[in-house]
Amino acid sequence: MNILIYGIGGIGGYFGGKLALTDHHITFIARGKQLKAIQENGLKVKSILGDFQCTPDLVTDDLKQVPCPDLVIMGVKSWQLTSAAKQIAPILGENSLVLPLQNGVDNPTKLMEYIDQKQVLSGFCNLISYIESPGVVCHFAFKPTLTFAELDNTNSTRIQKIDAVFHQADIKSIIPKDIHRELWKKFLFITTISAIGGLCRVPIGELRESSYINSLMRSTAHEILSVAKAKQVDLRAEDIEKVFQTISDLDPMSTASTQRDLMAGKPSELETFNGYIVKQAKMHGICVPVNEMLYQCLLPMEKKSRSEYSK
Ligand SMILES: NC(=O)C1=CN([C@@H]2O[C@H](COP(=O)(O)OP(=O)(O)OC[C@H]3O[C@@H](n4cnc5c(N)ncnc54)[C@H](OP(=O)(O)O)[C@@H]3O)[C@@H](O)[C@H]2O)C=CC1
Ligand SMILES: CC(C)(CO)C(=O)C(=O)O
Repeated sequence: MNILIYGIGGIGGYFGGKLALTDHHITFIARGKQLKAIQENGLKVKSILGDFQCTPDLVTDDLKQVPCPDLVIMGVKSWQLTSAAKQIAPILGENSLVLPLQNGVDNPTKLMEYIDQKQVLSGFCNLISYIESPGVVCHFAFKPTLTFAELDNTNSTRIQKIDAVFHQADIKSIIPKDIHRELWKKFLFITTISAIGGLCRVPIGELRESSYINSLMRSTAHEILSVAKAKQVDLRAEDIEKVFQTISDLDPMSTASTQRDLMAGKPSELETFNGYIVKQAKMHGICVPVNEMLYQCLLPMEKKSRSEYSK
């Protein structure tokens, strides 16, 4: 298979790196210092499961050099996805498939602005990884898993073929019965902790010690559930209990990636998380005061980091 990994950061670097160890033809789209370092020395992945070094078949920022891909894995942030979709659309063939792995529930919709719905899959991943330095990606927590499916959940031949490739690359993959439910379960977790963590600027241990903050997190989660219900997504009250069990089991020093971006003054996924809930709630005539408060309080800082990023 010709596989293109678009964006070689925390997740693109880990999963792209594993794929580059197989016999499949692997292309990395990277830019800046990351591109230069990988072109010169390959990619090093430091992982709690064992470090490895890989050299993809092609590393470039020029899509004109890239062979028509059978599969594109999107490794950019959710707010970079629409522009990435526009870039790759011209090189896709009729049978090319595009798999987004971003957190959030509207990533396939963003892709469909430029890519035919029939070519878009849905997915997400679990691991904690980041760019340690140019050419070096560090996976430091969770056993990496990649959950993916067709948008209509059929276990198609093309899904099975991709799954076989993931197995060859020693990537633990899951094809769920209902991808939308699984995506929303992760979204419920990440959206419940990220903005509140970014606003309070302390790790989960200190957030969960405060009964006031705990109850704010509970309200955030219940509002997300009400939006999911209005959208007829199968998210349940018991999923909230599981989220709070996970929160209480987390290492006290844990922070989510969006919280870390907010705290570092970098552009974050605020818009994809609480921003999405606020907008969907408005469309469905639902009140989400806690999500609205988190979103509006963090928005000025988000706008500032965006304007600095685009300079
Ligand atoms: N990291 C993690 O542990 C996890 C992340 N996720 C989700 O995965 C998604 C990606 O996160 P993460 O891997 O941390 O993000 P990173 O910022 O580490 O990686 C994204 C990479 O894509 C690059 N990129 C963006 N646009 C382009 C472009 N046009 N051309 C070439 N390269 C480009 C970025 O470069 P540049 O820096 O120059 O913009 C960056 O290197 C997010 O939705 C996140 O929520 C989910 C689970 C875990
Ligand atoms: C919570 C976690 C680490 C799970 O993969 C994640 O998705 C993130 O920090 O963005």
